[in-house]
Amino acid sequence: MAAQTAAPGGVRDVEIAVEQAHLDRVYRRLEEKIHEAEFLMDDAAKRGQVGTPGALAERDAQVFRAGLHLNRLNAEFEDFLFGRIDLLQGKDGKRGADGAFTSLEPADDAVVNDAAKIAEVLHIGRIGVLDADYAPLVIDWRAPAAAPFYRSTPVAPGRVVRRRVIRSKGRRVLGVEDDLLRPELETGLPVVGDGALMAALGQARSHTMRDIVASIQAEQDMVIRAPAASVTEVTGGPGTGKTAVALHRAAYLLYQDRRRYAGGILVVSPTPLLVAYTEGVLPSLGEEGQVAIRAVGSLVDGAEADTYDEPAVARIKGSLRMLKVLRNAARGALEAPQAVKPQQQAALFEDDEDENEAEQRVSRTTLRVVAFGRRLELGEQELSSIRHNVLGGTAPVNLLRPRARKLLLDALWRKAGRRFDDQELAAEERQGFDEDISTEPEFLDFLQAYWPILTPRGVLAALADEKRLGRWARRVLTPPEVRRVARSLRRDGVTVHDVALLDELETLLGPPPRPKKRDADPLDMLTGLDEVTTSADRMGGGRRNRADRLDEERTEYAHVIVDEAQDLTPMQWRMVGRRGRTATWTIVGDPAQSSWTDPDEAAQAREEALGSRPRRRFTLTVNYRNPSEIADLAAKVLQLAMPGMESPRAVRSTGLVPRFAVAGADLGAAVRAEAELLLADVDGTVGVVVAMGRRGQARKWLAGLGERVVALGSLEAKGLEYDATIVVSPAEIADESPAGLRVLYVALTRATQRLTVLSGERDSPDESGVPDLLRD
Ligand SMILES: Nc1ncnc2c1ncn2[C@@H]1O[C@H](COP(=O)(O)OP(=O)(O)OP(=O)(O)O)[C@@H](O)[C@H]1O
Repeated sequence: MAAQTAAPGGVRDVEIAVEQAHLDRVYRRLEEKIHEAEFLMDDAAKRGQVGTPGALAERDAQVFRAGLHLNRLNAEFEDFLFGRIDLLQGKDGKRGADGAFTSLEPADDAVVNDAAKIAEVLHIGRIGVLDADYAPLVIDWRAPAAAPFYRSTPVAPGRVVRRRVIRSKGRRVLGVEDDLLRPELETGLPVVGDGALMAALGQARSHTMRDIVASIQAEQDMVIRAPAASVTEVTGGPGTGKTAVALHRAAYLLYQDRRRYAGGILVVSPTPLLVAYTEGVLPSLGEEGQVAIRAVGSLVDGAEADTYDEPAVARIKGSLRMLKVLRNAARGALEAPQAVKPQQQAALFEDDEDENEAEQRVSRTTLRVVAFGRRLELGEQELSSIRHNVLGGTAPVNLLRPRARKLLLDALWRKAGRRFDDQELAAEERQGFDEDISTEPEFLDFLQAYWPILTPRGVLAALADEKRLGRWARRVLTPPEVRRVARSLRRDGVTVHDVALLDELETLLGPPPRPKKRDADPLDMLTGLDEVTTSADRMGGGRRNRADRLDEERTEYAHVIVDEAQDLTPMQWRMVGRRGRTATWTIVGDPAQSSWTDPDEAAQAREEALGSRPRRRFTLTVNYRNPSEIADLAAKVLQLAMPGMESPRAVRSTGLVPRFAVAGADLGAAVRAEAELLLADVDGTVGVVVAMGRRGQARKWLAGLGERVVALGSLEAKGLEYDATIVVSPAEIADESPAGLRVLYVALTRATQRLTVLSGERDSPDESGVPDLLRD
C-alpha cells in the first residue's frame, strides 16, 4: 500500500523539499535560457540584419520565445509549476515530441502482484520547459502529455498512480496536495493532504475569478480540449464551471493553433461586472492579446451600456419584430427628415459640421442648378420618385448616396434637353456636364441635405418620437408597445438592449464614407512598436486616444465564445452572429437560469446565427460552487421555475444550513444587520442581491461596510459568486418579470459558503422565516 495520508509534518516537509528541488532546477534552466536570449538579442543588435531571411526569422523567433519566458518569470506568477503525475510504464514505450511517453494505457507487465514501478514523472506548469537534453522539465498544461493530469479518475486512472497539485509562490514551494488514483497498488509513494479540489473550493473568494488550471476535472477537460470544429455547446447548472471552462478553452485553442486564432477570440459576457470578474483569468494562463472579453452591452464601438430596460420594453426591443421596424426606420429617416426636430436632426446625421449647416440652409424639396446658361430644376415629385427608385433595393442606405447622385444628374441632363447625333460627342458632353454640376456648391449642398449620411444613434433617437415610431412600426407593434418603446428611448443613455438595435442599424445604414486617411506616421511602421504603445496606453501614458483604438478593434473573430448564452435575445444573437460569420464557436449556458421570456424565439435566432454548422454537445453535471445545503434550497425554486429540470450534484457539504430572516418595517436596517453578520462569518466577499428596482437603495443601505460587500440587482448577479450571499425578498425578485423565478434561482446559487434569505413585505414567511417560494 502507499504511504500514509494526511501526512504529519515530516512527510509533508520532505515532499515539499522534493518539489522545491525540482522547481530550483526549472528556474536554473530558465535562467540559462534567459542568458541565451540576452546574448542573442545583443548579438542580433551588433550584427544588424545580416544572414539569410530564414536564419534571421529563426533568430527572431528564438529571441521572441526567450523574451516570453523572461516576461512570464518576471511576472512571478503564483503556481508557475502546479502539478505532477507519477505514471506507470506505457503500453508501447513510444515517446512524443515533448519527450513524454504517449501511451495512455499501462503496459501489460507494469503491475505485477499489485506492485508497480513508477516509470515516468511529469511536472505540469503554465508553460513548457525542456532541459539541455530536451527532456521535459515542465509540460505545458495544454500539451497532450498533460491531459492525464486532468482526465484520470479512480475509475479510469490510465497510467496515473498519483496526481499531485503543487502550490508555490514565485520560487518557493508552499505545499502539496495528493490524490491516489490506484490506491490498491504498492508503489511506495507518499500521499499528502486531502486532495487539491476540496482545498481550492474551500478558499475565500475575492472580487476576481481564479483560474482552475491545477484542478480541472475530467468532464471539464473534455470540453476544454474538444476539437474546435464548428459549434461546441456546453450546458450545465449553476457552479458547474461553465465560465471557467470557457476561458480555459480559449487558452487551449490558442496553444493548439496560434496561427488560426490570430484572427482573435471573442468572449461575450452578459454584464460588465462579469467581464471585470473574469478578466484576470486569461492573463494568469499566459494569454491576453488575442482574446477580447466584452459585455453584450459593449459590443458596438463607443457604446458601454450597463442599464436595463424594464422587462416589458426589453422583451420588445430584443424580439425579431424590431427588425422590420428598424428596416423601415433606416429608410424612413431619410425620406422624412423634415419630421425630425432640429436637435434630433443633428444627432440623426453624421457628426459633421459642414453637413449639418448645409442641411439646415438648403431646401430638400427643390434642386436648382445652372448649366448651359440656363436654370435646371427638379421639383418635389421628381425628387421623391428618384429617392423611391434608389431605395428600391436592399443595399445599406448610406451606400446608396452615389446612386442617388447619379440619378439626380441623369434627371438634370434630361432636363437640359441636349441632343447629339454623334455618340462619342454625346458621351464627352455628358461627362463634362456631370463634372461641372457635381462640383457646384449648390449641388453638393443639396445632395447632403437630400441624402444625408445617417448614423445608428441618430436613427435610434428618431425612434423616440412616438408618432414617427408608430408609422415605422405599423402592423408590427401595438400602440401601447409603441408608446413604451418611444418613452424608453426618450430617456438619457443607451441601454443594453439598445446596443443590439444600434448594431442592426449599422448594418442597415452601412458605413459612412471614410474621411481620407492622414499620412501614416513613419514611427508606426516600426515592428514591435505596437506592443510598447499598448502597454504604455494601459499605464495611462499612451498617445493614441480611445477612439483610435476602438477604430482598430476587430469586428470579426476566428472563434466566438458566448457565456450565459441562455440570456441572449434574438436581436443580440444577430449582433453576436455578425462577429463570427466564419468563426468556430463555443456556447455555454443553462436554460434554467434564463432571464429571457421567450426561449423559443431566442432558440430560433441562435440557430440562425450559427447556421448549419454541426454541433457537438457536452453537459457538466457537478456543482463546484454551492455546498449541498444551498444547492438543495435552490433546487426547490428550480422545480417551480422549470418542473422536471435536474439540478447539478453539489460536490461538497459544509453542514451550514441557509439562514432565514424576516425584515421588520425597516428593510434597509435589516439588510445591513444581516450583511454585518455575514462579514463577521466569512473571510471573503458578501453579495447582497435585490430586485433590479432597489439597486440604488441597496447601495445606500450598505454604505461604509467596506469593499468586501457589494449590492447587486438580480440581473447583475449572473455568473458571479461570493463567499456569502443575502437574497433580499425572493417574492420581489420573482415578481419583477415573467422569467422572475429563474432569476431568483440565479440569485440563490451565488454563494460558496453561507446564504441568508431575507423576507420582505411581499413574502409570506412561515414561523421559521422560510418564505413561501422556498418551502417544499
Ligand atoms: N475544477 C475546478 N477546480 C476548482 N474550482 C472549480 C473547478 N470548476 C469550477 N470551479 C469553481 O467553481 C465556481 C463556479 O465556476 P463557474 O463560475 O465557472 O461556474 P458556471 O457554471 O459558469 O456557473 P453559473 O452558471 O452559475 O454562472 C468558480 O469559483 C470556479 O472557480
